[in-house]
Amino acid sequence: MGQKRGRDSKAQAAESKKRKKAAKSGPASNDSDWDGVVGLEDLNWKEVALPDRMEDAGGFFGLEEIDGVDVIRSHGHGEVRFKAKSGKPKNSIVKPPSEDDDGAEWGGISEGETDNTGKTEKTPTSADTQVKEDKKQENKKKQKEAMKKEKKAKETKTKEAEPAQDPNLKSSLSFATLLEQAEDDDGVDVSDWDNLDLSSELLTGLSKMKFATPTAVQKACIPAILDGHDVVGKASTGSGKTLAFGIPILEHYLEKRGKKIDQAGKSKTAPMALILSPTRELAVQLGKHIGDLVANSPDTDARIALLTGGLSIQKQQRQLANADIVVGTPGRVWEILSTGSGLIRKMQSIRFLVVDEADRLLSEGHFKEVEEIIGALDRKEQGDFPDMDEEAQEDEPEPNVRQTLVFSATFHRDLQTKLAGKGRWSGGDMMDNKESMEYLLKKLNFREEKPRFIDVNPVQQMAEGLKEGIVECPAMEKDLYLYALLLYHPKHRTLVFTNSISAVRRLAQLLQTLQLPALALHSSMAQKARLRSVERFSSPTSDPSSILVATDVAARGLDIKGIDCVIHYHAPRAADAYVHRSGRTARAGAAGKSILICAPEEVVSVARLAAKVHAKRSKGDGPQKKLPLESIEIDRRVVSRIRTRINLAKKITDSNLAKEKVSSEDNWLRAAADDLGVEYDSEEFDESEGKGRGRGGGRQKRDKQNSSITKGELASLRAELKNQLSQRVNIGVSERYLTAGRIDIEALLRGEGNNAFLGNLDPLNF
Ligand SMILES: Nc1ncnc2c1ncn2[C@@H]1O[C@H](COP(=O)(O)OP(=O)(O)OP(=O)(O)O)[C@@H](O)[C@H]1O
Repeated sequence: MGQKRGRDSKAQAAESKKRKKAAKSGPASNDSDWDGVVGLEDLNWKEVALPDRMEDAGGFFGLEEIDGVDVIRSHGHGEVRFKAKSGKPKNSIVKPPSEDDDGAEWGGISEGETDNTGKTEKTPTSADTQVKEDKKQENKKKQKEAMKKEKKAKETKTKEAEPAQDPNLKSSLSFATLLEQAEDDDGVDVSDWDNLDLSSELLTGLSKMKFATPTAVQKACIPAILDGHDVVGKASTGSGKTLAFGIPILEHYLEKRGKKIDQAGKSKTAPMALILSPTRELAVQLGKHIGDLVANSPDTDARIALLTGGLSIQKQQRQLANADIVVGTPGRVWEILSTGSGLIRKMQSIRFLVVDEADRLLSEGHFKEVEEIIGALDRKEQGDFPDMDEEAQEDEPEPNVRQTLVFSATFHRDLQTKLAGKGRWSGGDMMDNKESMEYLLKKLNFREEKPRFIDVNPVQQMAEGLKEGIVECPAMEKDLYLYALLLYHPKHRTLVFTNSISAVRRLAQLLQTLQLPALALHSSMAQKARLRSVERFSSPTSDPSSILVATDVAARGLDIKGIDCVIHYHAPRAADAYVHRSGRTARAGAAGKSILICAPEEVVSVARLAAKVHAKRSKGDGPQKKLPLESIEIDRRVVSRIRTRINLAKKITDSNLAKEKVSSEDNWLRAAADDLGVEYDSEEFDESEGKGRGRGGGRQKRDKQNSSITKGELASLRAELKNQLSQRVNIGVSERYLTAGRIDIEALLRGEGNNAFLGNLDPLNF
């Protein structure tokens, strides 16, 4: 996309110092009224501490406050600014200079750099090729230098940190290992990225992240995006789509950052990219993934604002004021844009609009807010833009510079057929049939008439390393089979999908009762608890047997390292859900398993679903592969031996859940009776309820029965279960087997094999 920056780090540092000085000397105004006056972002906000019981009160946590300020309104355009109260020095209310502030300083560019917006395209000449080659060499040199510098700094740090050595210690053991480790941290060879013509900064970042080779989708999409094209990218789950759009956005940031500083050293332009995601967790992850590359790339300080529901709006509004890249869910993004002042105008100048998990975002239910956002971005408005100074307004890009990038592993049937254009593609990846783009064109207002359609895996949607299996069982015994599967897979990080929130609640508790490390994730949980579940499940230090029981809120995009197994407790309702759920494992070239637990009445729909997902594969030219869903047989002895455990655990869980439910219903009725000023008698109420037996009467009765289990009964159930769990599941083991040496007791004591079982057990072979 344009020329690369010729940056001189010394000049940059001097420039940065100058700007810091200018920034410290206050706003660039001579008006004495404005002396000591600061903006919203300069204030030293403090987080409001909330009592624990309020920690999850949706939207409240993250509130911030500031003391000792007077509010100043400018007469011109109603702008609100702040000043320290009389008698207080200015520095009592402004942010203290911190490393972060340093990070907010812009790197600047050397003189003579051209502002190439990629508007003009020219045919490459041999001179161009030479220039490109030179640039590549230069980039490589810079990257090596940057890495050397960092290594040296690390070594000096290590030396400085070296404690006075104990003369009794052998020097050979001292710091050699540490230095070796530091060397390991220095990164990998990234020459495979050479053809993508990336900056030395990002190459260093990729090297440090140990991404030696671009993935197929990155190889195909990055050049097209850097060349200024709109791109519709389709590639299987876990194939690196985030950086396929993240890298070009950061390249653009690096190219433009020098233009974003005013005389006072403040950022004056608007964000350059808006990335929309269907779920909050995915938005957090996208921000983190791109943020990791920023953090690993020298001289790259792109600021990322995260706009998702459930967190403080005020804080997000302030983050947005300084952001280069905005990542968010459509609901919250629209809420902030539509209620803010001048924000829509500001966002209209974004250079990239990314619609991740596009088929989901463009489907009914989500599209309304996406449509509002796109409509607002494209709306022509007259009038002043209060958040920007005049110079910045002059800098506003011309209309239609926005590149639209649409990504997913699947596209809805309608969309897919349209995008597939019935196989009529010219040049392999260019959409030929204008009609086929109708749907997206209408909604997304692409910059180009023909966006590049890049389908990296036209035949196989599922990840290469994925193994798919199916377990058939009676509908009422799914708990039993799920537990058996988990016992067969000890030390496997497993994600269990269900179709309802109540099933998530029940299963997570059931598994916990069975002493398995299970966590829950669903959309009715408070945002903080949702993030906590994902964090706990994904933490490298968490139990390697961790289980996350979730609704489809976890189906899309979540990139959690080391998920070995995905279990569909309920069959997914649509083929795309199956692809995305299963895609949480076998990511980035790793292996993984996806297992459907299927009741007889679900078999037809599951078979249809599998046929859809694998349709192209079975039609392919290559040798016919056997049916992708392998049938898994579970040893009947295992099922019958664990039945007692499951029955006990179910009784305990049902009783706990019913107690919670009855007590919350009881509280509600008591409060309603209080409001009405009448006496509440639960028994009397139950009797009158019982008269009109309508729907749900049976369930209510069951809940009542379950909740009426006494504490003593519950304690004895728990004791019985504990006893059961303390023993291994005996599979065909008797005294005779033990003495005949059928069991390697020594091996069991060493913790080898599957500790859950005692006796000869055929492996699952899956
Ligand atoms: N070039 C690369 N080399 C090695 N690993 C990579 C590379 N690019 C990305 N990854 C890793 O691959 C994993 C999957 O990437 P990402 O989340 O972008 O996949 P995705 O295609 O968006 O998946 P999904 O469709 O499920 O959202 C991440 O852990 C990421 O760190």
